[in-house]
Amino acid sequence: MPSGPLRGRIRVPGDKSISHRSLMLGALAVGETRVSGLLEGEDVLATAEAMRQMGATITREAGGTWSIHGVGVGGLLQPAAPLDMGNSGTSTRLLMGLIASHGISATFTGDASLSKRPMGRVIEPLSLMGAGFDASDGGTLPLTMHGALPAVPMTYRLPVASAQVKSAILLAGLNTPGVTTVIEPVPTRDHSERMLRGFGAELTVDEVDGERIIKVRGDAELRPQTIEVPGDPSSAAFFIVAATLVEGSDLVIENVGLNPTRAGLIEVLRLMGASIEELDAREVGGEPVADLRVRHAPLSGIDVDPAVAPSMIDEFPVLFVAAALAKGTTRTSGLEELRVKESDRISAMAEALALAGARVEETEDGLTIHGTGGELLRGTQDGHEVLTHLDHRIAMSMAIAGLVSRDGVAVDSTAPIATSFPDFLSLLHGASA
Ligand SMILES: O=C(O)C1=C[C@@H](OP(=O)(O)O)[C@@H](O)[C@H](O)C1
Ligand SMILES: C=C(OP(=O)(O)O)C(=O)O
Repeated sequence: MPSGPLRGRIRVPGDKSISHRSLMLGALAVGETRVSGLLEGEDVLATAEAMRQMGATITREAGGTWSIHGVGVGGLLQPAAPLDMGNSGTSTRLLMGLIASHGISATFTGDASLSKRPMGRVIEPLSLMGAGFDASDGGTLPLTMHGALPAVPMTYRLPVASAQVKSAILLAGLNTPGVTTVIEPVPTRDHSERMLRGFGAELTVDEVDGERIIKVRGDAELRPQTIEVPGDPSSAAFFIVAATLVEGSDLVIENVGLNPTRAGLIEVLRLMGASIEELDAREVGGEPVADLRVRHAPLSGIDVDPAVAPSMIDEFPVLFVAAALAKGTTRTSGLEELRVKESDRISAMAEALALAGARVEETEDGLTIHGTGGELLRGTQDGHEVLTHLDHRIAMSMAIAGLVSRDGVAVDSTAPIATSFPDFLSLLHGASA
């Protein structure tokens, strides 16, 4: 069913990447770290539980603030049971980094989606630092790893643009003697670097010939912090696109994190004609933040520069929905990484949008979408449901497509949404009521 306009003011939950990292670094600091605005989604709760299994004391207070008493760098304890990472790639890969330089072993398990995702990208560098892995040849979960004490510092050039791989190595470097160096040819989200510095780690970032060279000194001592987690731009993305597409919308999304390594979607939507205003720009928890005022605007298709991909890597599914309503053709490329997320997001979105009546062509590394020029999509037909493949972003993106379709969009399950945005559906209904 076509939706009414989105109006009023909303607040999206805390940033998932920053939430994971605040729990991990809090668990490594000596003393009490306090975190407000933590995302209480399943992925982040999996990180909290794993850090408890390794010795940290983590509690949620009545007002919603989280308190973490850490064990100190080098102080992680051997978990007595496997670490269940659920659906969360970030939890898995960053925790592998932490364990790599502790003298403990751990088994990682996950759901059917996570158990298909490539872990070789962290196994390889962490093995160079001395960690051992009992894993299948394909390098997927379940797997058991054995940390090295002491681990060996190294210089590693990232072969894939991945903040998770970068962060895993930097976290391993915290308890490694000497200096661990990561060379990042293409910049990815830099929350780890910002937060490691905030906790007092010795970390430097230099730009040389367009590459980022990040060095962290080991045997670090982290000081506990008070952290305010800004709103997640990847969650705000669904509302930015919804308000842009639905006629008559005028929505303010408060407190959205606008770290430049995350803000690519806003840039791309503006190039397509979107009206997105940044109000009250400020800093929260060491990250740039603003309230976003989004008004309906007609969009035009564009060729999306692949260089922008890392700064909006999780936003492509919902950008594809925006493109399906734009005037003309939108072409995306350079998106191979989308094939190894919670689902293969290129083929999942090609299928989902086609099922809802959009004109989409799948290429090896992207989608080409011929938009309706503002006409509503048909929606899914009786007896047909979008397959979300245990992927929260497919479910939420197609819910937005449903708002701009004649017949609505049916999805097979909304359960995956709880991994990153438990209140998504009620917030959406509230804003478009
Ligand atoms: O470091 C992080 O917190 C994340 C990095 C990205 O993954 P990759 O590093 O695999 O690109 C992103 O897709 C994920 O949602 C969160
Ligand atoms: C890719 C994502 O998360 P993760 O890798 O942590 O599962 C995501 O949230 O879109």
